[in-house]
Amino acid sequence: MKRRQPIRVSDAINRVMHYAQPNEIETVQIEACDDRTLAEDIVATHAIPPFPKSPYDGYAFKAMDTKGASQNKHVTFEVIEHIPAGKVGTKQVQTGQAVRIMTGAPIPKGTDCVAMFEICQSDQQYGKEWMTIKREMAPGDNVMAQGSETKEGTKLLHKGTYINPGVKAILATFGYQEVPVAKRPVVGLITTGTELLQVGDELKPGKIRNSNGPMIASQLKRAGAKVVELGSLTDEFTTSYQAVEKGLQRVDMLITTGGVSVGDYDLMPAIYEKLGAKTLFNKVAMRPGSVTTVAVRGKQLLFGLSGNPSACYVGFELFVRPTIRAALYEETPHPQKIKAYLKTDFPKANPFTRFVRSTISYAHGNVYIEPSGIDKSAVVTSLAKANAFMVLPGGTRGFQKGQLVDALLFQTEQGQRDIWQDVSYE
Ligand SMILES: Nc1nc2c(c(=O)[nH]1)N[C@H]1C(S)=C(S)[C@@H](COP(=O)(O)OP(=O)(O)OC[C@H]3O[C@@H](n4cnc5c(N)ncnc54)[C@H](O)[C@@H]3O)O[C@H]1N2
Ligand code: MOO
Ligand SMILES: [Mg+2]
Repeated sequence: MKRRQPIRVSDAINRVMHYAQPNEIETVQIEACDDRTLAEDIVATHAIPPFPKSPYDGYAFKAMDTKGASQNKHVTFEVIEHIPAGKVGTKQVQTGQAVRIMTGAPIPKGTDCVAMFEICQSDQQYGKEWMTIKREMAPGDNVMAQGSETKEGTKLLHKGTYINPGVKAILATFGYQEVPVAKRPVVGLITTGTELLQVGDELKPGKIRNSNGPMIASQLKRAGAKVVELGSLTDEFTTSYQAVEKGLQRVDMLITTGGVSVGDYDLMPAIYEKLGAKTLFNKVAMRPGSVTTVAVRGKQLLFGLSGNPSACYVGFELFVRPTIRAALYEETPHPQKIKAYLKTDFPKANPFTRFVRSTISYAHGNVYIEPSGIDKSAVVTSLAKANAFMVLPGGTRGFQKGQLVDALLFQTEQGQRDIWQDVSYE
């Protein structure tokens, strides 16, 4: 048997990212654009606000008319019109006149300030409406100038921006009933293993339920992909080869779980060979996920993730997720890397870079990290509480409580351009 040559994690990621490609554009109705990413830059097509407007309910008039006004010397205005939000004043306001104006209404012609109701006195006399004020106002007081928030032509959002409620509000402001978004990459998912039962099955001797299938489907959705479930295969070459071959015709990329190591029934390497796919790597200097294998056929990436649940999970977040984020035009497709204080000792040596499934917590302005369960590749129970990977470089001999370590946050929207720049992991 030919010994596999492990490559560095950073090299493995770079090899994969070489094949990552931006996806096509599609438009969706604004109601359906949540969680998508913008396929175009968004530029202000008009000023905000589009007209000078009142931020308060009150009266608009000429500020100079209040010159000399004080507690002892009030000034009285004749109120000539009412302007609710949504209406435009019809009169040119003259000296000594005021307009009753509501929040959001356009500032009427001839006025340059607004006084809130709370500092004005309203009155009806001689069949007319009056307003009295006992303080001076300056031009521009309580006027939201046209374009004071944003000028027309300002670039507000970059292509690749994740659409959150605030982004949606901007899109609505500029009339995007239809929103240009990156098409979700279509990713096929196959689980392999003769031992696998489906979720609803009774447990039988020698068998286990398929947890990688539902887990990866969920990771795919979280990353922004469209999942095509291509079933669960027994470890039999011909049917497995055919399922992979057929699956590839329907998808942008394909994920398989299991069958990538060196066992008698680990069929993926032979399937890739028969497909004529080029293997980018089949061994990575990392734990877990060392057997993660990635191949390409034409433009299609084939991710052979490990069958071991923790290795499968880590392999997805490190190698698959960035390609999906890149397909969605994200400029920072990798998980954000931060420093955190270890909350417990981690005495295990790290012959290879270790990605420990961990929980991040915050207290007193500090970030803390601790393993979220047993640190073993075959373990499934450590994943539920994991919101980060603690990254312990290869060649180290354990870490102590209180030490600062690197952490990759894979559950946040915010990403990073590159996670390997400032440190090299062996
Ligand atoms: N002689 C060697 N043996 C192994 C090596 C090695 O280098 N030399 N590598 C070990 C490492 S590291 C890992 S990780 C595993 C990888 O195994 P495979 O990716 O080939 O996966 P399988 O053999 O199919 O299964 C491994 C394990 O995972 C369970 N499994 C598989 N699929 C699922 C699923 N959908 N849901 C839940 N659990 C699943 C399966 O039952 C096995 O227990 O190989 C080591 N061996
Ligand atoms: O690929 Mo394995 O996950 O290193 O245990
Ligand atoms: Mg195996």
